[in-house]
Amino acid sequence: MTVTVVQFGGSNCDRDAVRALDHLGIDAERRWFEDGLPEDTDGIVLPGGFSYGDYLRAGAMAARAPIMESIRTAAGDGTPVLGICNGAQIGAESRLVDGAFTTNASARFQCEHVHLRVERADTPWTDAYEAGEVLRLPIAHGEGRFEIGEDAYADLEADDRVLFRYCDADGNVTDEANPNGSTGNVAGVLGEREATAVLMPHPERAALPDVADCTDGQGILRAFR
Ligand SMILES: NC(=O)CC[C@H](N)C(=O)O
Repeated sequence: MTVTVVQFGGSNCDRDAVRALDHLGIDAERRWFEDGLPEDTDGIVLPGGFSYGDYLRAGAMAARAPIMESIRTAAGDGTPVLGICNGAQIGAESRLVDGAFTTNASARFQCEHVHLRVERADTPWTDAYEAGEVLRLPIAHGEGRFEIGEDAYADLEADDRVLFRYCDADGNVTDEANPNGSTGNVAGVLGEREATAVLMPHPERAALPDVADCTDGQGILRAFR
C-alpha cells in the first residue's frame, strides 16, 4: 500500500502528511504534480498549503492541473482520496466534492484548535471513532468557509455526506463554535464515493505525539490501512 501525496507549487504540508502516515506504518511518498499519478497508487493525499499563492481562489489553479484528471478517475474507481485544507479546496474546485471553500467570515487567516463532531462513524475515514465523538484538531486557513447552494446542501444532508461539523467541547453544533461561518458548521464532507473525503482541519498536525499535544487526527489517516 503506497499513498501518493501530491505536491503542487506552493503546497507546504506534503512532508507533514508523509511523516504522519509513516508514523502510522503507512508507506507514503511525495509526488511532484507534473510527474503524474503513479499507476500503482493505493491512495492519494491532496495536502495543505497555498498552491499557486491561492491566486483567483484557493485551490482553483491546482484544480486545473492535468494530474487532477487522473485523480478524478482514480477516485471514481474507488481509490481513497483525502483532501486536507488546501487539498480540500482543490478537491472542491475540481468537483471531487460538492460545495466551495471561500473567505472566512472574519476575513482573517485563522490558526487555532477547534472541536469537530464526527457525524458518521461508518466510513473508512471515521471508523476509528464513535458517531458523535468530539475531536480536537488544528485549523490554519483564510478561505475555509464551506458554502453550498440550498438544494445541493439538502442533497448533501439527504445523502449523509457530511463527515465532520465544527462544535463546542461538548459536541454542540453552535454558531459560536463555527470558526469561519461555514454552512451548517460543515468542516468535512464525503465525495460521491465514501472513499473520497475532504476536510479543512489538519489531521496530519495531530498525529505525531512528539510534535502535537493531541493525536486525534490519527484515526482519519489510518483509513489508508
Ligand atoms: N493550511 C492550509 O492548507 C492553508 C489553506 C489556504 N491556502 C487558506 O489559507 O485558506
